[in-house]
Amino acid sequence: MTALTITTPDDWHLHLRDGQALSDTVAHTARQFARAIVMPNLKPPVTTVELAAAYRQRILDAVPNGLTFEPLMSMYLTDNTTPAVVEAAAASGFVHGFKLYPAGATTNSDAGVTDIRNIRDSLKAMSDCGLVFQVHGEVTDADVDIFDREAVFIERILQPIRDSLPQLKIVLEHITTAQAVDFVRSAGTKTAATITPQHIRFNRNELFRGGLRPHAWCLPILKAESHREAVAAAAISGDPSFFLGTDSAPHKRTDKESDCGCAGMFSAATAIELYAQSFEAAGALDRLEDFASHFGPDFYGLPRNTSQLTLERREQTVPDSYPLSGGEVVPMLAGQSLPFVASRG
Ligand SMILES: NC(=O)N[C@@H](CC(=O)O)C(=O)O
Ligand SMILES: [Zn+2]
Ligand SMILES: [Zn+2]
Repeated sequence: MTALTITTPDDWHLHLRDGQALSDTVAHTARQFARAIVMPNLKPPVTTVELAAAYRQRILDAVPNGLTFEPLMSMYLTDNTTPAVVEAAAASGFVHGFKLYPAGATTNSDAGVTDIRNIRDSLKAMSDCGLVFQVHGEVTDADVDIFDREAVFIERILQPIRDSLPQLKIVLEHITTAQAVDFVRSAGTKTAATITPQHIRFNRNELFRGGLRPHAWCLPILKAESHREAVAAAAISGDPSFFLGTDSAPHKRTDKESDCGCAGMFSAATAIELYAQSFEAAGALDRLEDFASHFGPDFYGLPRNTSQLTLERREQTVPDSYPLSGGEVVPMLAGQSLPFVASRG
């Protein structure tokens, strides 16, 4: 096989940041993806339809000439999100979901939800409106081990929500554990998960390979090999509940190579090639299109893209860094080679 052509993929979990960063980040994604769910964890967070509309326009203004890219907006749930805000979001047509950041769980989650009971009415409204509940699924209790936070969240928080609102569409974002895979598999067609390239490829040894590796630090943290195997198997399984979401999360090199480094891996520039390499290694390249281009829009109730992307079999070396807001960002697999080069056509 010298080239693989697939329906243009979408990224169902992406951080583009804001301001000056947009001129760097948007182009990387628009070269590979037709649409992306854009995460709302800005400072201040995207909590109103007005803020979402303005952010969407700033993203559109940063799309390079000659490329079409549609930002699908997500709004940030707080303790004060009301059902009226949910209804306004649904009426906007460009907001597709609300994101739960348990307060303190991850980057820019300080304004997040402190107690799930505070958003009960909003969740009901989302269920009624058909908006997707997008979940950073980790508890924040200091006494829960960091490697257990996802599994504990599913048991204590997510399963009860699933049981109480059976019509609510839920996406458990960036899954990392066998427990998450099992939960999604058994929870029916209204429950799905996004899977990142790093959680398919790396186990937690990557964090300490020959020394401490700040660029492998992301949340949820990389897990043990048995969990990586479960997540990778889910990605290639052909189960429509599992689809592509890079969680590409750019931070400047200086913010990661620090005594309190930021969590997040940047993968957007070569995202589809990273997935393609992993799928091929698993003998499942024929399943890539469903995972990357079909299952996401089907779950969100959006049409599949009609354009195409070609993966040419040609080696490329991932750059050591890319420009970001006057600094630089170190990408996933910096300096290493990938067997494909993608182009939208
Ligand atoms: N994944 C990460 O490690 N970081 C994300 C936040 C998130 O998705 O949890 C970020 O915004 O930097
Ligand atoms: Zn997250
Ligand atoms: Zn994220």
